[in-house]
Amino acid sequence: MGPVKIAVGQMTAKNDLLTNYSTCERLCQQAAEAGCKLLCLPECFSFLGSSDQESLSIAEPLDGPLMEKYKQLAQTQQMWLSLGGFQEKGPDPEHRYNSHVLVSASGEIVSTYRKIHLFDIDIPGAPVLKESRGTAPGSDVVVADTPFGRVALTVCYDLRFPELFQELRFSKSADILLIPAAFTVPTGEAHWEVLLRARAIETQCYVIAAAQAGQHNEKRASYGHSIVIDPWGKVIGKCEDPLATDICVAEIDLDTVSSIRTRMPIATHRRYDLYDSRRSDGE
Ligand SMILES: O=C(O)CNC(=O)[C@H](CS)NC(=O)CCC(=O)C(=O)O
Repeated sequence: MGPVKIAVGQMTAKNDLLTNYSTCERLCQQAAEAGCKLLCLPECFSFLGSSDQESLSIAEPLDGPLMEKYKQLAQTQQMWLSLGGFQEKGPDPEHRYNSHVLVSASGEIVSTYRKIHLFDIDIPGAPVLKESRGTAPGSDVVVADTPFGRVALTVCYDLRFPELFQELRFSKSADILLIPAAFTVPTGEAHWEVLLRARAIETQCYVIAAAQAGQHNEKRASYGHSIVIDPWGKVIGKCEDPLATDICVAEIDLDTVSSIRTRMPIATHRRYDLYDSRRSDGE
């Protein structure tokens, strides 16, 4: 297959669907001009509300008009889109899903992952967030095959649960981990890059992490620092300005994945018998 160019996007989403769509459209044009096959957009790419009620009120089903616009964008630009966190209409009127949707270059939804770990925290210096108030958790672990490798779909706070990533690599044979986020500033400063590099190293996967950045409203700001990491843990792409609305382009190559895995075969050294009931049958 050889190397493939991908782009990671960074933006400051607001509570305005049209403005955010224009931003995503611009980032997608930039990615297309740079010759990229995939653009990864952060959690809340289409909307970041200033209240739960507001985010709930704009939730739509995946066959609704808003997702339709993004599918058309993918098709127009012939770009695979990782849409890192969409307010999908949920199981009851009080709850949405936080859904990571993968759209192919022909504008079809290939896979949907509904965030399984919800961010209910109270940390000094950060806003108190209780995601479960307005969001219902998903219950599936999701990978999808693409022309550039097998991708794993996750969202933001999932990053803190290494078991999920072990499952994605050793049971579901992922090559590329997509980890879109809207990290808070204090937790991002403390943990963002080190956790992302750890997930890349311990799974021997590429990590592509698109981030919300900067001030969204009076209550909420995000850490930014969108990043691409190779399966050796090396940072291979970062936006020049960690808070700007921009893309960063990087090359991913599945030969690098297999070469690292051959030289350090952790999949065969792993003691599935001692700490995991599941066995890998893929490798
Ligand atoms: O609420 C929304 O509108 C969309 N959802 C989010 O922004 C979510 C839940 S509040 N944010 C995170 O998971 C941040 C995790 C984080 O910062 C960490 O793990 O340190």
